Amino acid sequence: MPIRHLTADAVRTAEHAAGDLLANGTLMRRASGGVAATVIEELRRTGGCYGRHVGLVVGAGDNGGDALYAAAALARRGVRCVAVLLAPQRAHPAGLTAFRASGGRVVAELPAGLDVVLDGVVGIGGRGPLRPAAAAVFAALVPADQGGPIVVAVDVPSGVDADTGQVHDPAVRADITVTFGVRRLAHLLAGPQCGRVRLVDIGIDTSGADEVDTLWELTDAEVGRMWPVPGPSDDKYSQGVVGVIAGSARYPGAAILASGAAVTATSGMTRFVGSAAADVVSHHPEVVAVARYADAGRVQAWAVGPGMGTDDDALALLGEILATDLPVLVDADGLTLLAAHPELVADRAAPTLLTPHAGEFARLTGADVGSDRLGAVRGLARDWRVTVLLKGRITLVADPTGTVLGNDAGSSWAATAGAGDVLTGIAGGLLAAGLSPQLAGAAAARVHARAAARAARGAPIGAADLLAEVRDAVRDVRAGLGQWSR
Ligand SMILES: NC(=O)C1=CN([C@@H]2O[C@H](COP(=O)(O)OP(=O)(O)OC[C@H]3O[C@@H](n4cnc5c(N)ncnc54)[C@H](OP(=O)(O)O)[C@@H]3O)[C@@H](O)[C@H]2O)[C@@H](O)CC1
Ligand SMILES: [K+]
Repeated sequence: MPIRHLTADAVRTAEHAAGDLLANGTLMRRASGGVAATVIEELRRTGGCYGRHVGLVVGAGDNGGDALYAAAALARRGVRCVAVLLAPQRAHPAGLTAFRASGGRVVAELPAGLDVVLDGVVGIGGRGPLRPAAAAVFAALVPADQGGPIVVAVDVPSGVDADTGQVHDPAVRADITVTFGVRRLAHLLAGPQCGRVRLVDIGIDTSGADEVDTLWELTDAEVGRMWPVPGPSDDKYSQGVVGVIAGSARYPGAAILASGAAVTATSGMTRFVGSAAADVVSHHPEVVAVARYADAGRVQAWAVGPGMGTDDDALALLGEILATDLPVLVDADGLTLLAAHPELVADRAAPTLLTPHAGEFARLTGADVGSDRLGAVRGLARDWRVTVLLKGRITLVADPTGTVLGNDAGSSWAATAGAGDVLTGIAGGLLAAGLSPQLAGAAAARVHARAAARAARGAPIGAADLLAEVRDAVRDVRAGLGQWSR
């Protein structure tokens, strides 16, 4: 089952459905116990608990209550805790009593030399950026990688919107985020701000949440299982033939990268159509490349657009491709054409995958993506009745029904010219092998990101380096699977 992320509303619904467990404070006890366990683990890893120092930044709601109870539990292990109360009159009363009873002290500002700082400013009830008092406390901290305390966010880093993942300025940047019952949307949408996310089971049931409140993330094992590999009786046709239309004789790079990626990601057959046919074959001799669409031969899916140009010939070719009943991926120049001619996909019944970056997205919709990327990608997929893959550090793939798969690349090494062409080739190959546009897009994004990280190993890369690592990235996600598994 993919990893589920939910809106704050859906989390609250699940908490309320827990009835007595919520009313009698059991959920909060479990949550704060999970925070304490995470801090203990961290302190043990760096020398033990006894005599170590933890600072709390405590807001007006239950998020601060979690931090205060967690500190009381830490005190029982010999950890010394101090707390800055941002709203002293409104700090969680029972939590504050427990904190004081355990020997915790309330202070005006955090002292130097802390090992861990707990961010209990706001959780899913927070709105907007850190307010000035909280902002001043966090601004004064030395970052963990410069010898300062490890910042552990309770539930979400304060100043990060739990639903949109918008990182307000200022916001807490956490090294670790501890959350409860189910991940929040922000844990994927604002992954880099959350650090390592630790999920604590508090005994709530979130399985009934609506799709509109949900963001999914495939596991590596799921991507590995769905990756098409030849079965015992497959031949080159039965595995799916992908057709690539990209680049030009003048600019052959996109053609070479996209068709090379299609060859590398799947094993059936790759066809190519375009004026860069000779360049493609000289780099990838296994591609069956022709100059004219009429000579292309049969394919099971098309991947169209990178570097194909935006002139009348390109428009006519795109129109022909989209008039077929085959799955089609449209990227780059193809998207620029589509922005001016949305009618080309209006009546499509066959699977259609658009793969815009933020600029192309704005061209398609007439509006910037904005701070709610999830809402934006869902809206385009619904309005155009196509699957949309919105590129970025966090890739989002929405289908027309509102289901969204997200992928955190884990780094931004893939932000390099030509990397999008490689993604087009990988996803096109997966479409031809029969994956749905959404799974093809999400699985391609996962392998693409892994390939970028493998290629980089700490130094900048070009798209050809990324392409060279795609095969090993596929091996990574398939590691441990049976020989013929699909
Ligand atoms: N329910 C449960 O069983 C469980 C709940 N759990 C925990 O409860 C958390 C939710 O608690 P919550 O609902 O009390 O809201 P919470 O996030 O603490 O903040 C609300 C307060 O913050 C304020 N405020 C708003 N924005 C602000 C800002 N930018 N900067 C500063 N302040 C700001 C706003 O007050 P205002 O000043 O606006 O009047 C309001 O009073 C959840 O994330 C989890 O940690 C767990 O224990 C599991 C069990
Ligand atoms: K927090």
